[in-house]
Amino acid sequence: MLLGAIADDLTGATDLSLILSRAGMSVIQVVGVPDEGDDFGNADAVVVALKSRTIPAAEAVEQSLASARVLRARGARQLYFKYCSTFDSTAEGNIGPVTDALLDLIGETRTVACPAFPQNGRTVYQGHLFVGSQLLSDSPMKDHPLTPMRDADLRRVLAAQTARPVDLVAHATVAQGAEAVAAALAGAQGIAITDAICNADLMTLGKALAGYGLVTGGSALALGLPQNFRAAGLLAEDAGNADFTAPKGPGIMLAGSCSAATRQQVARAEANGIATLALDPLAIASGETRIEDALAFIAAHAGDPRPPLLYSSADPEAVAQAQEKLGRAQAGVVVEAFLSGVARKLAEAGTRRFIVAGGETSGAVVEALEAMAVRIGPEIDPGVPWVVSTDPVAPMALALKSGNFGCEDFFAKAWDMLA
Ligand SMILES: Nc1ncnc2c1ncn2[C@@H]1O[C@H](COP(=O)(O)OP(=O)(O)OP(=O)(O)O)[C@@H](O)[C@H]1O
Ligand SMILES: O=C(O)[C@@H](O)C(=O)CO
Repeated sequence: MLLGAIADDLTGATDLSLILSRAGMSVIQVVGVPDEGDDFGNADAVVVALKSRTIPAAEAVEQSLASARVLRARGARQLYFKYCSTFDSTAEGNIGPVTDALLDLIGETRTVACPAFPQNGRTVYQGHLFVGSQLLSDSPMKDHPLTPMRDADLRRVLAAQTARPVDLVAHATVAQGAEAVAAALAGAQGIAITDAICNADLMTLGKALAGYGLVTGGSALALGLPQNFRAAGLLAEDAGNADFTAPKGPGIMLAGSCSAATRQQVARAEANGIATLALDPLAIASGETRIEDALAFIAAHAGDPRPPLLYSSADPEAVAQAQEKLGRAQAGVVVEAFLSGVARKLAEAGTRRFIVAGGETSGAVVEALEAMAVRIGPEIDPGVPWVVSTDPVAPMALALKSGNFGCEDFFAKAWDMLA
């Protein structure tokens, strides 16, 4: 193993796995803290998918450290802590504490933090995170159900989460190339936010980070890392990934993401003739809408050319209403339990193809499906691959979409790729 990665949610993990796989590393993704004896199948990179973005910081630290210990014991030369390209954190924040703990574990004092993912519109300039042309704090991320992001100044956001100094390597330095970045990093203190506005910047940063025991960021910071292993003679030109064959069987689409992108994609799915069922957290909580009702709806659409889409995706006002009545965390739990309950029942009855929107939602669904390890398949849209679970008896094809990712036609496009 060359690279050992820990992702704080499941869609983030598949996003990172896709980037590594496209850069020619063989990748296996495991769900939850791995055991030392787990079979990683000689993968160049192992990506551990946790569900640690919004849990208490102490638990996020414990799970990340336990994962890192296994990855290091199995030979990982570099650790990667993957969080969201929109730097999603609760008010308490887990990015700082996990980064601190991983640095302590490996006995290093410096690393970088770079959530930039230019291909999906996330750029960092002067330490400020942009989503498209908007500052993070002006973007729809300000209304996220679990991690509303109201400050775009990453130095300030991170400084509130770590006792280490937070520094900046600004774009003027990044533009000068890897040597200039390496020199700036050597002089920087603690955790350095690194500017990046295009993939070339990320390649520069990747090169400068060759000797670092820990790298932290979104997925795109990984673009430049495989080349370091190649330059050191540790990685073949294209280690390649096994061919992807989607298991046969019925499918389902489930959306718990309330992002602006997902809501548009749901509307487009409806317009594309996909049968949709809207779910209201309050109706679920009161028992008015039951899992059996959803299963009956799905059964009634068994003959449709594309499978139905169940969604709880709602606009910020509706989310606020549900949260007011149920509590922020509980509203999420209610929806996640419902969608994962539906998924479990469907899998028991033979459904083998799942398209899921939302990181927390995907985490809950995949846990219910007990898909403990996946291999990376073809890209649907930037950051979103099809993956197939490694279960030899009942493998499942999964498309796990980060809330903000995917083209407007995502649901139809993902399904049609399997046709
Ligand atoms: N109508 C709703 N009201 C309140 N909460 C909701 C509603 N629908 C979904 N949720 C909850 O909102 C959260 C959405 O988070 P999730 O990570 O699934 O999506 P996302 O944040 O858009 O995706 P990503 O993390 O990949 O960017 C989940 O916990 C989900 O259960
Ligand atoms: O980095 C991103 O935006 C995604 O991989 C993600 O983590 C969404 O939850």
